[in-house]
Amino acid sequence: MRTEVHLQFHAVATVVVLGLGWYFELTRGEWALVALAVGLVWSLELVNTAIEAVVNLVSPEYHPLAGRAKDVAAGAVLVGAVAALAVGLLVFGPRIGALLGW
Ligand SMILES: Nc1ncnc2c1ncn2[C@@H]1O[C@H](COP(=O)(O)OP(=O)(O)OP(=O)(O)O)[C@@H](O)[C@H]1O
Repeated sequence: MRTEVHLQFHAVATVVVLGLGWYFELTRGEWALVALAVGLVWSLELVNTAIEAVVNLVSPEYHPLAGRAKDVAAGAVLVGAVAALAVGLLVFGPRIGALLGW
């Protein structure tokens, strides 16, 4: 957490999402979806950070496979983040829209 900016961002985003969930009084099912989405992104980001550390350890010099490993790990985070965004839009979108009078 102290060294990884991405993890610090996830910590702030998690607090915001939990605050929104409390404010909008999510149902039990919606909380389950939000918990899964938040946990998915956290775990993928932690695995990505671990893979980056291992790659830097074993291949500090340039190597195509080192680059591929980092890119694929970053891609996994991106896929999880898009899924979490979809959950966020489906759960919070209509509520925020109603709040803003859309
Ligand atoms: N040892 C290496 N050999 C080849 N390509 C590398 C190597 N290290 C990094 N790269 C390439 O540079 C990109 C950025 O690498 P970097 O280590 O900064 O990862 P990052 O995902 O940007 O890290 P962070 O999450 O800390 O910002 C990688 O996605 C990869 O394409």
